[in-house]
Amino acid sequence: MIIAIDGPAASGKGTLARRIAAHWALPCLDTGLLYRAVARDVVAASFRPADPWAALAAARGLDLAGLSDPDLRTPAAGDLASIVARIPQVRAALLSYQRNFAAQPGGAVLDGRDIGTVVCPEADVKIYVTASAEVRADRRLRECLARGENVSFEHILADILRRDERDSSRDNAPMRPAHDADLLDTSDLDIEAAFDAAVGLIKRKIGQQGA
Ligand SMILES: Nc1ncnc2c1ncn2[C@@H]1O[C@H](COP(=O)(O)OP(=O)(O)OP(=O)(O)O)[C@@H](O)[C@H]1O
Ligand SMILES: Nc1ccn([C@@H]2O[C@H](COP(=O)(O)O)[C@@H](O)[C@H]2O)c(=O)n1
Repeated sequence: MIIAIDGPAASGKGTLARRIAAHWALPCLDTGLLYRAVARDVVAASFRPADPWAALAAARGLDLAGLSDPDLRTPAAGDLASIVARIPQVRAALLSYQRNFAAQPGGAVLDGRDIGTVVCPEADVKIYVTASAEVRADRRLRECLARGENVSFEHILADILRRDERDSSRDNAPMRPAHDADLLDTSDLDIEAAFDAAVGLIKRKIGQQGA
């Protein structure tokens, strides 16, 4: 079973993807980490993140062992990631890894922006997770403060809105729900309630396929 989870920044995709993967004992890939790591490597090599040649070289040479770097989780790393993610050659270079991950026997859960539309258009289940920008900023703020980062709500909200705009306006694989995705607005749902709602959607979808 392949489960595609997409949605805007800090909507809770990753949290849901990990919970769903654990529930169905499936491997899970946070595809945003790939773009974050490419951006980190471009900047570390002293190039601009928008430099297509440097970004393509970084994508081709990506060390997948380096994805657990906690620095990749910061808002600054997400902002840089959304710049390299606009480069079509970078997206193409990361595609086969994501598709191979999804093609594992038994399936997988992947979360990102274009999983249901481009990476796994044949996914068995597609969920597009949303929440209002203010709710997302509040969640991200709490997460950053817990990590000891010195950030403001206004700064995080601006970062989220900028990233949403970049991700949804790019020509190549823009962020948007697949035509056959189920929408899940978690603005008024805590993590547990969002998980329960997602499990309900998945069971309904699997039931429909089996019928
Ligand atoms: N339904 C929810 N209610 C409250 N907090 C939530 C909920 N879902 C996720 N969170 C919290 O919100 C923050 C963002 O969640 P998460 O990292 O899963 O989002 P994301 O969409 O994967 O983010 P990004 O796109 O930036 O990687 C985390 O601190 C997470 O614990
Ligand atoms: N499938 C994807 C996943 C991510 N991106 C880009 O990476 C940025 C960081 O992603 P997070 O999920 O970790 O927030 C994101 O803003 C996108 O620009 C992508 O394009 N496609």
